[in-house]
Amino acid sequence: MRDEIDRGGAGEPNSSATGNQQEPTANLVTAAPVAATDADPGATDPTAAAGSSEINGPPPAVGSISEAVGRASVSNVPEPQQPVDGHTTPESLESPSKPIIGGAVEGNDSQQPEASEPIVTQPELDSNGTRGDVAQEPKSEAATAPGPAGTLPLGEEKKSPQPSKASPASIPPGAAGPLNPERLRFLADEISRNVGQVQTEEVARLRTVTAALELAGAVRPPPDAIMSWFTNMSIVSAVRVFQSWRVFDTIPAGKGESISYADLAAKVDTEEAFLIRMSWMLSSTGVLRHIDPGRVAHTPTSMMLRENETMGSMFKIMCTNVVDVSTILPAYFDTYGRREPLGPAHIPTSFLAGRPELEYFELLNEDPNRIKLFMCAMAVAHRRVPTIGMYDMSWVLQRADQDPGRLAWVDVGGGNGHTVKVFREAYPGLRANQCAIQDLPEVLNEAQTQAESDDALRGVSWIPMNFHKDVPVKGALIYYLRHIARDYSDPVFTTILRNVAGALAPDSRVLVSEQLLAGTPPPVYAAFKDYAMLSLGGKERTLDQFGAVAAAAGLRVSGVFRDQATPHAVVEFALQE
Ligand SMILES: C[S@@+](CC[C@H](N)C(=O)[O-])C[C@H]1O[C@@H](n2cnc3c(N)ncnc32)[C@H](O)[C@@H]1O
Repeated sequence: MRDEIDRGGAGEPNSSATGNQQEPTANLVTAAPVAATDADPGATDPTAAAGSSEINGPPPAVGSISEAVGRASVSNVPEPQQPVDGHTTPESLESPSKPIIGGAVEGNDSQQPEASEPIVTQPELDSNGTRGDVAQEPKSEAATAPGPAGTLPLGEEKKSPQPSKASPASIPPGAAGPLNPERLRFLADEISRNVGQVQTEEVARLRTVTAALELAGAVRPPPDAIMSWFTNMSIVSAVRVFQSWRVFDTIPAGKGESISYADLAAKVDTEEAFLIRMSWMLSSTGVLRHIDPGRVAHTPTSMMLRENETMGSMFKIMCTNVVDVSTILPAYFDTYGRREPLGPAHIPTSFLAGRPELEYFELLNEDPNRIKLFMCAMAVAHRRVPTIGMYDMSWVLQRADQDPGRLAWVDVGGGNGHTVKVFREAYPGLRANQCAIQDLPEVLNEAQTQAESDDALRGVSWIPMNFHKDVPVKGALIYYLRHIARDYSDPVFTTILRNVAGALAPDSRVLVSEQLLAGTPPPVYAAFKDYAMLSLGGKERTLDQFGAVAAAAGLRVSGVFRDQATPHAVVEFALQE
């Protein structure tokens, strides 16, 4: 379970609620902990499980790696619909099988007592300059007494479970200070402690990856480190070529199958010797498997790069948004100034496309293939990060049950409904006719077609909207925004939140599900995601930054619910009092 109400528990500096997690040496625990990275692109992607099987064999004896590194010398380390009123169905999507039941509830707050909430305090800086916690335990009477109408007070969520003994919260940050042999030994011990459980415990796997990445970065001499960046670029480059030549689709995918380079070259219309040379970049790095003499086979990684595979789609999106954008970023900043893109238009991706006047999603929607690719990639992104388990749904389910005519769950920017599906499957009490998925009309047209055969989505409402202009369903219990905030700059996200705020009943809550940054350098994958969002004019945020945007939109942070294994969290917002 990942449930956690952030009330000074694990993951926060100077916390006493670290449970039975293993603590690093005393001088290190005082540093602000760094949550583990979901550094492996397949972190929660079940299709990635095969890849992890490469890590096998018995775990090394504790201390064995640290003894080795202890002897190593450390070098310098360097247009929307009208508001949906009552049971009105937007005409464009009207269908008997897709009812809109958006129960407008303005004025019904007399029947819906205001919930008690976790108290949000001003964050304080600890001695490391790191923010302390923000949400305190609700007063015990509020936490134990049901609300006057028999509802659970907001904040009576489950207590944080004890973190796993391998909770990443106890990894202190390496980036906070210069590396030293003690740090290297600590990282090596982390690997030794966790490597035996990488195939069975997600947190152990994350901790191993986090420590191994930092360790590798630390022991690599700077010239090697610099050149290694280009190694990764060359893998990307070779994969792009092989994708365009359909090499991954031509290598047989059956168990134990392989193909000779000669046959493969003939099928993809190139010369055998050149194909062999091109493939070295991928077989040397474990993407393809070379078989002596003269044959090649898939690995779990290369299988994912085939046409129409979700990870292959994600790869293509990243090639545009990260690799191609990197080539024009200097020119972009020369044109727009050395500052954060404000968007929603005039962002690096639209600048790259020669259509700077367009927003990212306008750019996507111009090309049906691109929007399909994006939706496919979203399916990967959605599996790679935690969705359920952070926010306790009990009060939502209870109130939804008490008021079956009211929408309980509005997924704002919900795409093809994959997140609603996850919630409905995890919480069968969340009825389909109390859920709505709102998105751009073009996206919903595609999404509804895809969802027709999906039992979990049958009966949900599909409501076209433009969140930059309006949020058409009023008074639902929850407005859920997952991976929306990070697509936008502060001014743009403030407008979106203000539009959501305009739809709230007094007891409604907004849930923003995103990665939460701290004030210190995050794990590398978290930093990468923030950097990658730059190309869309978006950003990842700290809790303070979320608080500031919320305040400008007429909202306040009413709770923070962190995932224990990754930097992800659900930040809950309520109307300002
Ligand atoms: C990054 S995706 C997130 C999808 C989903 N919430 C998730 O977590 O997987 C952003 C979503 O916002 C939608 N979107 C973009 N611009 C929008 C707008 N102006 N109004 C409504 N939805 C929009 C996109 O179509 C897309 O489905």
